[in-house]
Amino acid sequence: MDCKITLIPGDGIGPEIVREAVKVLDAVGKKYEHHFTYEKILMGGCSIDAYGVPLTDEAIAVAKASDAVLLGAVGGNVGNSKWYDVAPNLRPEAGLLKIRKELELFANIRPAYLYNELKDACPLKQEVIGDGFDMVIMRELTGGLYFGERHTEEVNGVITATDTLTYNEEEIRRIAIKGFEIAMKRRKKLTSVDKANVLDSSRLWRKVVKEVAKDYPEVEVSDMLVDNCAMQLVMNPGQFDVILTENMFGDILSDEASMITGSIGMLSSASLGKTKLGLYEPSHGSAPDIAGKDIANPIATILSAAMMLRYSLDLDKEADAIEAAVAQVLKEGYRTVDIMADGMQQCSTTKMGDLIAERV
Ligand SMILES: NC(=O)C1=CN([C@@H]2O[C@H](COP(=O)(O)OP(=O)(O)OC[C@H]3O[C@@H](n4cnc5c(N)ncnc54)[C@H](O)[C@@H]3O)[C@@H](O)[C@H]2O)C=CC1
Ligand SMILES: CC(C)CC(=O)C(=O)O
Ligand SMILES: [Mg+2]
Repeated sequence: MDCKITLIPGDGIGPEIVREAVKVLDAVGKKYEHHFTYEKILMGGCSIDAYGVPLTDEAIAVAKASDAVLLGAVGGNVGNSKWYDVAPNLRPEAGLLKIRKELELFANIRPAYLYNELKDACPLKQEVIGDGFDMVIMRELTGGLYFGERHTEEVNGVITATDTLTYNEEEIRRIAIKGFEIAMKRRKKLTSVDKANVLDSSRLWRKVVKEVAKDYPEVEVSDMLVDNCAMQLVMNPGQFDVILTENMFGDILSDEASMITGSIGMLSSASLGKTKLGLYEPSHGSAPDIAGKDIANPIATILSAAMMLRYSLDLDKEADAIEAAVAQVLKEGYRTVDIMADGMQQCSTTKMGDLIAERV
């Protein structure tokens, strides 16, 4: 099969982790006789440096013309980088928000799974983890605070900054349907997370989720307030199967859930819309603090590439091969520094990619 993949290495550790994912994809291509062709585009700080904007129209056109998009991460040191002293739509992350919106990728699937071999890397006690941790966060991705109107103004010497959080019922309905569909393929349990004790948008969220739930009577549904959910995730993570939530809550809760899997370097993601064209990226950012050191964990990006094979390219057994290779390498005791434990063999970003590609 011929597949056209757009690569967005981005900033910071992005180029290092995408390079390793491509290594693994090439191993899959060789084994199963697929021809993956790659076209790189710039997005984020690197695009600002080259073109003055975080994402050009030409780059979006390349992504739209491909079968799938694989992203590393964008952004720099937010407190200390020339990229941030400009209008919001010219900052690196604006490129990411723009491509999500342009491709209408409203559903962000973030599977949080603790490998048996990584129980040592999980900061929670064994009795809290119990039989393990295996859940999915279904995060709305093109609405809410990150896409609302925003401005900063100064009146009588006082600066006021405003962000707005808006959802309409159609936006909620389509992500709720995705959440229930995925719950049906799993343990049929869905927790809808909101802040309905305060926010109007959350009250609408609850109402629409209740309506959608009627079409999925087999799914056990409950509502939970987001602050409680943040606490429940570390107190009793095993209670969750699918968390369905809005954009910012999902962003924050997924970083929290990542630590239960051992490291944010383990959490993959798929961003999907109405068509097959999806965007696949690790849940973490560009990690400027470790960029260029060859120590970043590439597994989240490699597992995102597996999701790309499964969801955009319908290559299920090839995706299984990547996931099995990751499990095998962890079983053999290889670890990047973020998941390192006593008695294990520490390896670099490059070495981890080599090992996973070899096992494929
Ligand atoms: N999807 C994207 O492109 C995202 C971009 N960002 C951007 O990334 C930049 C850095 O943001 P931070 O808040 O520092 O979040 P971050 O996720 O980049 O890093 C947080 C911490 O996790 C570590 N970390 C992240 N990925 C890792 C990996 N693969 N292996 C080992 N350790 C890893 C980092 O070293 C850091 O200590 C910012 O400019 C932010 O806006 C943040 C999140 C997502
Ligand atoms: C630009 C941000 C919303 C990126 C991020 O933190 C994420 O998608 O997880
Ligand atoms: Mg995030």
